[in-house]
Amino acid sequence: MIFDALPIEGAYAVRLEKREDERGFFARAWCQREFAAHGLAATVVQTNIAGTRRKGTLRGMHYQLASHAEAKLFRCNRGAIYDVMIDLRPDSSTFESWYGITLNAREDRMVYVPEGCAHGYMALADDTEVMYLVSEFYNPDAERGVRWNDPFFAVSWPAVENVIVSDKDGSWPDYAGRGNLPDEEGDR
Ligand SMILES: Cc1cn([C@H]2C[C@H](O)[C@@H](COP(=O)(O)OP(=O)(O)O[C@H]3O[C@@H](C)C(=O)[C@@H](O)[C@H]3O)O2)c(=O)[nH]c1=O
Repeated sequence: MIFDALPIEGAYAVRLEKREDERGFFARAWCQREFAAHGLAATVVQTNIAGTRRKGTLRGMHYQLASHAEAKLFRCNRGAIYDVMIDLRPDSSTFESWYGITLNAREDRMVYVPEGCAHGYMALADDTEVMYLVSEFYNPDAERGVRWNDPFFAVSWPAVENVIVSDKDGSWPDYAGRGNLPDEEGDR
């Protein structure tokens, strides 16, 4: 695997290192040793798959409270997505900045989202599927969100005719400007 640092502290594009032969290729998609060597979360407790029917569907921006913070490794297995992370770590050099990157099924590129970032993605094609590894268990009580169109961050999403979001994701409150602090537990 090849790790390319992204403009958010601790975030990486992770490229597959393919071993090609007449049958096709082989590549590692995750390796505890290599992730640990790069100082990245080296525990995976869930692997999730999400299928999205319609282009323009946007999931996110999700994070869990600091005590349940998740690192995630995303790969787009079918279709294409625009993947965005927002840094909510007050002690980070890139606090409150966002970064977006396109992932598609043809490219050998995944995205590593570090703990403490809100994360979301928009499907750029119908019938898109993503698969991702997560370092912490899903905990709905600890889940929080930043609205995809929060004016504070003003994420520049790809222009689509129709943005489709769940009721949950359309109603995350305006960003309060404190990041994901350890003492936030219990606030909603
Ligand atoms: C994420 C998750 C959801 N669920 C359930 C809750 C709900 O009934 C259903 C759909 O949940 P959601 O609407 O939150 O699914 P979704 O919007 O796809 O949530 C995901 O969004 C992207 C952007 C991320 O970064 C992920 O970490 C995750 O938060 O699945 C689980 O049981 N386990 C899980 O790990």
